[in-house]
Amino acid sequence: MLIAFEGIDGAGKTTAVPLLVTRLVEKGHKARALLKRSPVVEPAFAEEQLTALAERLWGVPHDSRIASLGSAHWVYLNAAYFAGLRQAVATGEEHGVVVTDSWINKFVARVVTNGDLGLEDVLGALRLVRQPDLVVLLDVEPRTASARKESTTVLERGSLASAEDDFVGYQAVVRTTLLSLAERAGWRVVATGERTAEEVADEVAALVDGFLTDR
Ligand SMILES: Nc1ncnc2c1ncn2[C@@H]1O[C@H](COP(=O)(O)OP(=O)(O)OP(=O)(O)O)[C@@H](O)[C@H]1O
Ligand SMILES: Cc1cn([C@H]2C[C@H](O)[C@@H](COP(=O)(O)O)O2)c(=O)[nH]c1=O
Repeated sequence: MLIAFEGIDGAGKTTAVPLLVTRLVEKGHKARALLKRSPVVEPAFAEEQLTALAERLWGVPHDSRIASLGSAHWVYLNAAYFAGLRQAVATGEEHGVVVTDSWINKFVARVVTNGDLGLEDVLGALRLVRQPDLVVLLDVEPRTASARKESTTVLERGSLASAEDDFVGYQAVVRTTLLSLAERAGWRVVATGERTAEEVADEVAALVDGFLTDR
């Protein structure tokens, strides 16, 4: 069982993972965290292969000429990573509920903002990447997310999409795409607003507990 958070940069996804795992365990579920960039999975071969891909995705310096490879390169590299990670999580079902800080959808919302690939083409290219059993979109105003973050990277400011280098403006576009994906795919949307991370986790734990009980 895979449960994933989505949301713009600074939505609180990484913070929410351990808070949700703790609450699920308290409610009697077997649950563990899986951080997107650290693919701790079995067997060792799968972990080695995915770790090598994670290094190519997130280990490159922030000032790298990412655009020189074109958006399609990043779509297929992300697809290779998430398809393998999804399969490895499905194979290890005995671990119970696996909670991850992000799936491929934030990347989708980002890459279509570049303007060279359309949403339908990107979704078509990702058709073979199985989605999580439940996606929870943590929805937040980009200004609130900006105030939370100590620093932002060039990618988070959308410098691939425009020369403006503007975190709030870029994340507003990414947020709109994520909300439309949520409606289309039936994700749960949790508005984080000015609530604390603990309050957000309480609401998510209640909805996940209901989801697990109904299955
Ligand atoms: N509900 C909340 N209220 C206030 N601050 C929060 C809340 N949730 C998270 N934060 C803080 O906001 C910052 C960003 O949170 P976090 O790293 O969890 O976001 P993220 O969605 O994982 O971001 P990214 O995609 O950029 O990695 C952190 O400093 C975190 O402590
Ligand atoms: C074209 C394009 C590529 N990326 C790359 C950069 C990162 O390696 C990954 C995604 O990173 P994230 O922090 O998980 O979102 O893909 C990108 O992020 N945006 C792009 O437009």
